[in-house]
Amino acid sequence: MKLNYASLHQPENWPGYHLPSFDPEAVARSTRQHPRWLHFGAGNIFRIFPAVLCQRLLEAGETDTGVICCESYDDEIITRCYRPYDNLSIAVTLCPDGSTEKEVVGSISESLTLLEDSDRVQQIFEAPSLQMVSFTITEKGYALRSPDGQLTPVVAADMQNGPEGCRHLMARLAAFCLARCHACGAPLALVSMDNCSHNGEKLQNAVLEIARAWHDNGKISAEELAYLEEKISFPWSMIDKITPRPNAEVEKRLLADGLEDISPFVTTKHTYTAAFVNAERPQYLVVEDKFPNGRPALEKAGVYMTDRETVNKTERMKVTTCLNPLHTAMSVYGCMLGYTLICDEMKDADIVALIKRLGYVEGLPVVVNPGILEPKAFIDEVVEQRLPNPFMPDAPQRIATDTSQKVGIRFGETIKSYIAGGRDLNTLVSIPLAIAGWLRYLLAVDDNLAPMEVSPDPLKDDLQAKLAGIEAGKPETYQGQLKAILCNEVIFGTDLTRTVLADKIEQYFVAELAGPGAVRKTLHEALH
Ligand SMILES: NC(=O)c1ccc[n+]([C@@H]2O[C@H](COP(=O)([O-])OP(=O)(O)OC[C@H]3O[C@@H](n4cnc5c(N)ncnc54)[C@H](O)[C@@H]3O)[C@@H](O)[C@H]2O)c1
Ligand SMILES: O=P(O)(O)OC[C@@H](O)[C@@H](O)[C@H](O)[C@H](O)CO
Repeated sequence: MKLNYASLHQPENWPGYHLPSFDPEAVARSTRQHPRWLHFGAGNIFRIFPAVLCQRLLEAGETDTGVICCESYDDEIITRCYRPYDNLSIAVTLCPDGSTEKEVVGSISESLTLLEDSDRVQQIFEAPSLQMVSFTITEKGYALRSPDGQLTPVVAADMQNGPEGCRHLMARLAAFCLARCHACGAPLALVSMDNCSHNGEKLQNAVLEIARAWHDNGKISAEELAYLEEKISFPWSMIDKITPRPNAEVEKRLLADGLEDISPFVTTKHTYTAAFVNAERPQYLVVEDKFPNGRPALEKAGVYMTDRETVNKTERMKVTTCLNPLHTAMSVYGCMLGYTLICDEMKDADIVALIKRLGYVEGLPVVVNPGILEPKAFIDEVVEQRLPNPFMPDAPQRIATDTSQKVGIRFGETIKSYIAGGRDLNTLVSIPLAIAGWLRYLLAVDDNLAPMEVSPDPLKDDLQAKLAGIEAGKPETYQGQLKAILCNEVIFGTDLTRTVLADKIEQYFVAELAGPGAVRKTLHEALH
């Protein structure tokens, strides 16, 4: 059985699957005429969360249009994973009791690549019906600068040359919005759904920094800049649903159902993808209700539509304290200790002690209760139900991807709160352990001193060059190399060498170099 429009005409082929209650082809036709929702970043979370929200709205009769998705980075996702399947996906929910819920997602009405379909993307931006453009493009998708604080060459050239022929996604967005300004002048919401602190502001700053440079360089008029500043909104959001890479065991179940050609693969740009997506059931999406051209009735699909302050508090709660810091800490240690599954790590007393201290003891005191979700209950659900779910094939290696882009948010915000609140940084143990563990992890040698693959990270080469000379198993090779990294405010949000944390991180790091088993020993002794 193939996953495509034709096979949906035979529902008897799909026992046990929830099929769209609408006609995806008809929805695709009406979406082409009246696009309302465009999404950048065709990765896994999009297909099992925002796209499913759209499916819910279609099924409830709350909308008659689907979501159009566009890849600006990894076209192979579109050419190999969307188009051969008529843009349909299978969303598999992995429940803690071992049961699965399977759904064919038919709400993705069109799949585009920015490279090949730029004219179509512009046409969508020009449509007065367009209400929102959302993003799951990873934290690095928004970066205009390299870690030394300098604009990247592509961004510098885009700023110099103006909208015509610009290349960075943030510049392309500014240019598409300007095309909208000229075509219809209607406002629009650009909604980041990435795990960045203040994600809306991050997107806004990136787009407007480019637009202001264009204005300063005489490339756009004051009126054009004013349109971008005043008519484009950048709602903030908090998104939460642990979405592992497509898993071979899940594939086997789908193959047993008779599905064909659904094997997961890794693209040349290192995206782990398949015709299906697997994830846990819990999900939270909290969005600032700032949509100047109207919006889909997302609240009818369970989205919390609220004010910026509430989003900010929930985002701080999840990304800087109650979930993502735990994830990053346990992933770098998990990789070094030989784990390939997060649920297995939850049986390791040292790792559990690390993350519980991180969440409950070090993070919770600086979290403000957002009101709509209770922080202690949120961590309880994470450590008691979500992370230990034995049927979730989530891997520390996935979470360790791009850690350099995340440490400033996942640990740096709490460090800043401690400094701002006059709290004693000496009381922190799990945060310096997590940072020391990440730097030790970058040596690409596990706790048995065997070679270990380090997950992709845009700063990997740069950071490893700074660590040159350090050998795991030989603490004497440490000659202060960490200082050049710990002082980097772009990475950590603070110059850690100006705090007591730098010494503590160095001590843990050197202890973890002592020999085979030194990572485990350091972790255990620091936490018990
Ligand atoms: N997977 C999760 O559990 C989860 C949960 C909540 C939020 N998120 C957010 O969603 C993001 C994507 O997660 P995913 O599961 O879809 O990952 P994925 O690996 O399946 O997809 C990553 C997506 O980001 C795009 N991308 C990568 N680098 C880019 C760049 N430099 N510029 C533009 N686009 C780029 C890829 O092309 C792809 O569309 C995460 O980084 C996170 O911020 C993920
Ligand atoms: O998606 P990233 O790369 O920002 O972070 C990896 C994980 O921590 C993250 O994907 C979580 O699974 C997610 O934030 C849960 O909602």
